[in-house]
Amino acid sequence: MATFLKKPLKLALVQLASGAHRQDFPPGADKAANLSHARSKVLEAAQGGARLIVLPECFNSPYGTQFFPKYAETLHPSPPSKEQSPSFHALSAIAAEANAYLIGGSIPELEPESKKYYNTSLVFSPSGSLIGTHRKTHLFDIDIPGKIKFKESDVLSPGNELTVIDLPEYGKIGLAICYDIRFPESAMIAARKGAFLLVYPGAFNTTTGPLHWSLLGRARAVDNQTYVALCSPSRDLEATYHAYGHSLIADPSAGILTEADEKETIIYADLDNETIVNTRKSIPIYTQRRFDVYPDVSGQSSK
Ligand SMILES: NC(=O)CCC(=O)C(=O)O
Repeated sequence: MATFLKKPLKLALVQLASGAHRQDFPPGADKAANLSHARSKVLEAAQGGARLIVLPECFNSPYGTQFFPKYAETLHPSPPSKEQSPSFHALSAIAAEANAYLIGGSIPELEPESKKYYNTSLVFSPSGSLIGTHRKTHLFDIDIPGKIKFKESDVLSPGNELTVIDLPEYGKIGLAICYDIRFPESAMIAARKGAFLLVYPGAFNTTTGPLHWSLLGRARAVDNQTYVALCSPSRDLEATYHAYGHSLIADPSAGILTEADEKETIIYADLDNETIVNTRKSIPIYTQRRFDVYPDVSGQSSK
């Protein structure tokens, strides 16, 4: 039997409430409060048996272009000092304390030389070592008249790399952030590289969430016959941006194993290799692809 996932894995998504919008918290204390709250929820997930734990996009700050510069941290050269990146050090310590792999949602990053800002996810091993990073590749620039206008590119720059991370005891995961999920190419490339799971820390909103969140999660699962995890902040109607919530885990047939509502919670699922292999045996699209017919999906080659 082909092995994508070396042994069963309990996955947890922490649908975190961040208190960062509260005017009575100065920003520095606010971030510390969010990091400390994240710690308690990650430890709770580890107590629940999870060996891979995911936090949401912008988990330690409010989500909004006006907030990114204020909350941005410097990650290079790596490892950064505690002053440069309190979140890096907190996440590393939390992963070690939880003795679990930790996908630290995302944080705003400032690259000091270029003075560019990124939306960046940091991944730590159970010993607290950094084992991967992803800079959001597709920026959330949308304008739905009368509903929502958002332009991440006013402040952020896009990352230029796709991310597949090896969790040595388990196998490979594809990692991307929120709006990245709308671009199926990166998911497919991760799956072709052998990922058993595609993870998206994300923060859809109350307009696009009901339209596309679950549909996109299930679509990436059915396209690639991998597990898919979408991890959102909980909804806070006092914040300037109303996150959709509804964190979910889909199986390789696009069935939803578990889905949150909009409140703070932790959801869990047990992942195993057999389910991936059986799904790919039953409907063998994973091996039926015709890359000889479509070697270049950009449409730019003559083929
Ligand atoms: N934070 C984001 O990238 C939001 C993406 C989103 O809401 C969407 O509809 O796409």
